[in-house]
Amino acid sequence: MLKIENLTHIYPNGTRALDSVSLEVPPGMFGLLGPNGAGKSTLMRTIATLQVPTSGVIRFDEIDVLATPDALRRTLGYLPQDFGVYPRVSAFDMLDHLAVLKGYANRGERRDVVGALLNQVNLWTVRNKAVAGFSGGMRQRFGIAQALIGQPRLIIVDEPTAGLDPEESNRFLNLLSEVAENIVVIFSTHIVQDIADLCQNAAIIAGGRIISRGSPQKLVEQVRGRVWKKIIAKDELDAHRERYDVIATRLTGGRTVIHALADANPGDGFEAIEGDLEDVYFATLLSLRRAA
Ligand SMILES: Nc1ncnc2c1ncn2[C@@H]1O[C@H](COP(=O)(O)OP(=O)(O)OP(=O)(O)O)[C@@H](O)[C@H]1O
Repeated sequence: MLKIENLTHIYPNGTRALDSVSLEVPPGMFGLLGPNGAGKSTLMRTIATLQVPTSGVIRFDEIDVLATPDALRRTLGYLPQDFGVYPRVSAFDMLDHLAVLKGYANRGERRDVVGALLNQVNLWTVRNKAVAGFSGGMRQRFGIAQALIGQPRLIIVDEPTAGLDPEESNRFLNLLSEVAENIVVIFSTHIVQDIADLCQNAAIIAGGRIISRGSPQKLVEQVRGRVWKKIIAKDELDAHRERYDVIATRLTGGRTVIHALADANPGDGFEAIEGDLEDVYFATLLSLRRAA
């Protein structure tokens, strides 16, 4: 279990990227959902001991993360938002090298570990190809392989599906959920569906604060009985935005479907629908904008 208490981070220019964040993350897939600039990367880099927060406490099982960052690093797998340089080295050699850095000194043992990882992420057949030539999806799967070296109990993955097509994205997330069986996996995204499909737990973060948390099912309860749907013509959209709290607009088959948030049926052709996680997310962002 990862436990974060009152974590605050203020950058030297005065930006309060994290504002008293408290969070408990049990084993399984945990999704961190938030718009650009919400503080997701700052939170993940801080948990991964890559930056020191202004104040707060982070514990992972028995480890006091801020007091003993090396202890956490020994059990951490991290895939940053931008993995950076992809050398013209084969996937096998690159993983082998990273395994040396993680303390696998025995060559035979390393060969077994690297081979097993390449199989697990489905890159065994391309093991002798340069990582530099991999597609986006292959790079991300390679990224997971490197994060899994040394059997970490905590894996942090920052916006892993950005730039992947839907099929690659699915494949990647399924792989991630397989490895999340008994360990804590935190991943950030602004794609709501990724969280609805795969996460046991999630938190919505905005402006450096945790706005809501819970299982996707529990989060959806927040909008139960308050989401209303209407099909309108495209040129009616602005007028509806003015009159109602429109939280979603979707174009399906040339028609515009809008979702509005209201405590009671607004009439005017709206009908009740079951809200989903996307409705919760946009309703949350709307109420924040209103409060600002
Ligand atoms: N090194 C830095 N110095 C100053 N401000 C920073 C720095 N890094 C991030 N910020 C600011 O802190 C806030 C949170 O940024 P962060 O990158 O953590 O958000 P994010 O949710 O990961 O966003 P994105 O989805 O765009 O990656 C933003 O206002 C950002 O501009």
